[in-house]
Amino acid sequence: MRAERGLCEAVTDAGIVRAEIPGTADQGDPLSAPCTGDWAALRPATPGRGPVVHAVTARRTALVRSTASRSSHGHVLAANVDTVVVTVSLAAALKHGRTERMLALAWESGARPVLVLTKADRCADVQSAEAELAEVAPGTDVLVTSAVTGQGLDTLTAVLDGTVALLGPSGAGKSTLGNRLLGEDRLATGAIRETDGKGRHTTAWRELLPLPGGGVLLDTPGLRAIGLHDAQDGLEQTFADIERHAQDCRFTDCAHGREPGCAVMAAIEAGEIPQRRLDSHQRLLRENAYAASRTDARLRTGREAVRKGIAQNLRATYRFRERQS
Ligand SMILES: Nc1nc2c(ncn2[C@@H]2O[C@H](COP(=O)(O)OP(=O)(O)OP(=O)(O)O)[C@@H](O)[C@H]2O)c(=O)[nH]1
Ligand SMILES: [Zn+2]
Repeated sequence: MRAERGLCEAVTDAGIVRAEIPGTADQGDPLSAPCTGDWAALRPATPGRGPVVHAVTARRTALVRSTASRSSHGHVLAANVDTVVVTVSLAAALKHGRTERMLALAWESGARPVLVLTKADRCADVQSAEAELAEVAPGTDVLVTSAVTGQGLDTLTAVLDGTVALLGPSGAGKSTLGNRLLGEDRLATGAIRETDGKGRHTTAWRELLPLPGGGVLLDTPGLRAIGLHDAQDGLEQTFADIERHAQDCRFTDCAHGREPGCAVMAAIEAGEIPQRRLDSHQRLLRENAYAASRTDARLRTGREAVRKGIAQNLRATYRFRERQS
């Protein structure tokens, strides 16, 4: 459920237990340290020592954030998320670049993003906003919702699958939406935070909350505003429309500027792709290249280590299970 400083909370058949994360569990690589959403094998408590994390199984998906410090690798914020709800408020000016960044992050994780437009009750022209955002998110489901009128909430519940995470700027309505999905007020919303001024860390909150229709809502601090980290594939998916045209450029390394035979510029001139979107794509590619350059070699070897570590962990897990049976 959550992990910090050598300890984690884990859901087991016997209920929630606190388990020790031994120093060896992350093999010196923060990418493989257990985090919210991981499945782990625990060694049962012995007299004088509580349960210990023995192995963490391979992750189906991982939301990774680049850390601010130069020496660090990426940091896994959440594992095994199936659906990422990317929230965009219809009550504020639309910032497409930010939305595209979140979509790239979600795609990169291996989870399926759903673009959820919130606060439809506060928007005069929902239809054109929806059309605009459909262009920003080709290949992604776009849903219009309102926590006030209840619009779109049934549809959203129906499309959510497995472990669900909420991503979006502050004030977009993530907590409000989360509470509607949970059917009770478990997440502190803007209104509440303003009155008690303490924030949600004061209550013993859980980072994995069961959803009434099945699945869980994953709500972990720090997940809400994260930067791109080595999200090459995620960007390709997010800008699939540009990438499709780019295959027809005369030069394979076309920068889509003044090159002759640039199919992307042709598509922009024909009004098929907005110039804003190409600018945003290039800005995010630069941001991603910067994040990748800071960590490059170490991250890649780290990733290899994660893969190897996971394979080793799995073999160890199987041996462990055999011994138990
Ligand atoms: N009119 C209207 N207001 C909403 C809706 N959803 C949320 N709000 C309001 O928007 C404000 C922010 O909502 P939150 O749910 O706290 O937003 P958040 O995304 O969780 O914000 P952070 O926790 O700061 O990231 C609150 O005052 C909510 O009451 C909606 O559908 N319609
Ligand atoms: Zn080109």
